[in-house]
Amino acid sequence: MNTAAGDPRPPVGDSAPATEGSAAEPVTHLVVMGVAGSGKTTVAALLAGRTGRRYAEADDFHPPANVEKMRAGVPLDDADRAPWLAELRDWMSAQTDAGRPSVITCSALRRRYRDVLREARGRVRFVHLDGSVELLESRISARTDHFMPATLLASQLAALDPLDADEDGTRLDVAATPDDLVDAVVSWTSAG
Ligand SMILES: Nc1ncnc2c1ncn2[C@@H]1O[C@H](COP(=O)(O)OP(=O)(O)OP(=O)(O)O)[C@@H](O)[C@H]1O
Ligand SMILES: O=C(O)[C@H](O)[C@@H](O)[C@H](O)[C@H](O)CO
Repeated sequence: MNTAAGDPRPPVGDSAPATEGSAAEPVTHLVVMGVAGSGKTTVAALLAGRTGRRYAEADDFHPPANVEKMRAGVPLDDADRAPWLAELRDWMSAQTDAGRPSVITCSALRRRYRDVLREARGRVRFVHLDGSVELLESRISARTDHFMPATLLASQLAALDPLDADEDGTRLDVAATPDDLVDAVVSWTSAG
């Protein structure tokens, strides 16, 4: 990936200790997924702080054209998302190679997008932050510091494929507090 100066994306490899990676315990990557405004950044950042996992924000991996498209109120399509998903997958693979578990935010709306992320080396697990349309609308509308307009929520919900039973993931209701959501993720991961 490109790590040119000014690139906000975290570099591969830092001083955090490698804690996973044996054959018995593969390096795990938690993908905090869901539609815009579901709380991915809030929960993932808190989780990274609590667990020491490397953290990446998928919005930082979007090419500028994608961000401009969303800012203009136009939903991304599969072609827009393909290189972005591949970069996220490759970032997780590189973390695995460095022995570093991670947590990333990524809308990962469609099953086929998650299939790309699952191609990463290591174990990729999904935490779907879900909630009522009313709650999501109120949270996304209250936000003033983000490029994503509230009008795109409907397209995000239309694109969303909930986790299938065969996927390694869990669904959490975002009516809970961020702390309680992080507790729930930690319990879920501890249970294997
Ligand atoms: N569990 C929660 N309880 C109350 N407010 C929350 C909770 N989670 C997030 N929020 C608030 O909701 C708004 C949306 O959260 P956040 O930006 O983390 O969502 P997101 O899924 O990362 O959005 P996007 O995909 O658009 O970047 C923020 O203002 C955040 O402070
Ligand atoms: O797949 C997508 O359409 C995008 O990832 C969006 O979900 C936004 O980047 C994100 O939600 C930030 O608002």
